[in-house]
Amino acid sequence: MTGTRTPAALVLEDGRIFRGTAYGAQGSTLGEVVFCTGMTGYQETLTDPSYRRQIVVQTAPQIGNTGWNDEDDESKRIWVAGYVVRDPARSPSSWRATRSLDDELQAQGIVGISDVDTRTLTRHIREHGAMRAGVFSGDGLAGPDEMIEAVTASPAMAGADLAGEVTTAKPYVVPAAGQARFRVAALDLGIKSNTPRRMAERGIEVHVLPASSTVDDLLAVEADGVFLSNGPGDPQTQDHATELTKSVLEREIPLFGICFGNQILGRALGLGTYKMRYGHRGLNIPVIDAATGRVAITAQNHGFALEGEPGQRFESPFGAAQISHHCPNDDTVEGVRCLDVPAFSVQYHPEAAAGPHDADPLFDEFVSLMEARN
Ligand SMILES: NC(=O)CC[C@H](N)C(=O)O
Repeated sequence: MTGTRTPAALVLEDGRIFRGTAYGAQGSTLGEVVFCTGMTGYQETLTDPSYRRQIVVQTAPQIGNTGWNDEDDESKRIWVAGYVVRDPARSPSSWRATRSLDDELQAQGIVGISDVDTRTLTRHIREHGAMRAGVFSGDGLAGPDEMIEAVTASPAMAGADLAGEVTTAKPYVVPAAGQARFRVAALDLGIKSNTPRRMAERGIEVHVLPASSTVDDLLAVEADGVFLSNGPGDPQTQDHATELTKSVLEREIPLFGICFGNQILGRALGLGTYKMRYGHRGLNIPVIDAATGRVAITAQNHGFALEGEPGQRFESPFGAAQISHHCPNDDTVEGVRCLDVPAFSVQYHPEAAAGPHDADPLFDEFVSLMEARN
């Protein structure tokens, strides 16, 4: 990067403005500003469909050091609405890199900003909460009042129904590695590609279905188990997925959900959801398993959570259930388990792309539920 520096601004809905340099594409973009504390895995973060309509701030000061490669995408495109970094790599280096992060952001039209004091910004979000924001550069840059007006006119994340914008248009199958032992119907609300891969390597043939699939579509797969994926937006908008989940629970088909899937299983069991102040987004978030007391370090990306107390048992329309996992940092619900039907879910990401592999055995637990039923 040489020569002229193009000014850019990150504008928050509360009127705070951070000035910096245009990074990636130039123009303007709107979304909810959230911070991600992962020190690695920016390519997986950018291509995670759960970040739809969010402007992601990376707290790691240097971003882009390993460029962009052809292997680490978690979906077919970058989904973040905007990107905020402090110090972008000027000379990326990796044997796998085929281009720079800056080039890829430009190619995909993602408006970003660099040279922002991301520590101050993150503290601001931590205190005042994730909020609506905009990134403006080039022709998009305007006077403060005009930019703030654009931000405050944009839709909030609470009430946002976004799964339909990221789901697959058509069903597809990810074949099992080797002999197929089980068939799973995976409801795609914004699935990451490593998730079917983790199942496939355990002998599961994964039938990925669009978010709008009906109960009949789901049952037509004749699956041994049902999987509910992660996804963007407010879980309160997911009435359809919640009803589908109820029909799976009624039939006692083994069910496993992650992240958005955890919120949907929770709703099907009668739990409420709420918007967290700033959420959990990172790769080292601790979770306690109520049954064993063991801590797992997990990858997470959520801004909503289920209501409930650590370890709490409750009655649901499908029998007894329990808050199976929680986060010791703030007691947020991190998992639910049905005690009378074969269903469980977690708020974090066992597929760990990127992230630690502590939660990987949850896929084996899903296999055990399917084995027990066969
Ligand atoms: N990664 C996810 O599935 C996120 C779920 C939901 N959109 C939330 O922000 O809480």
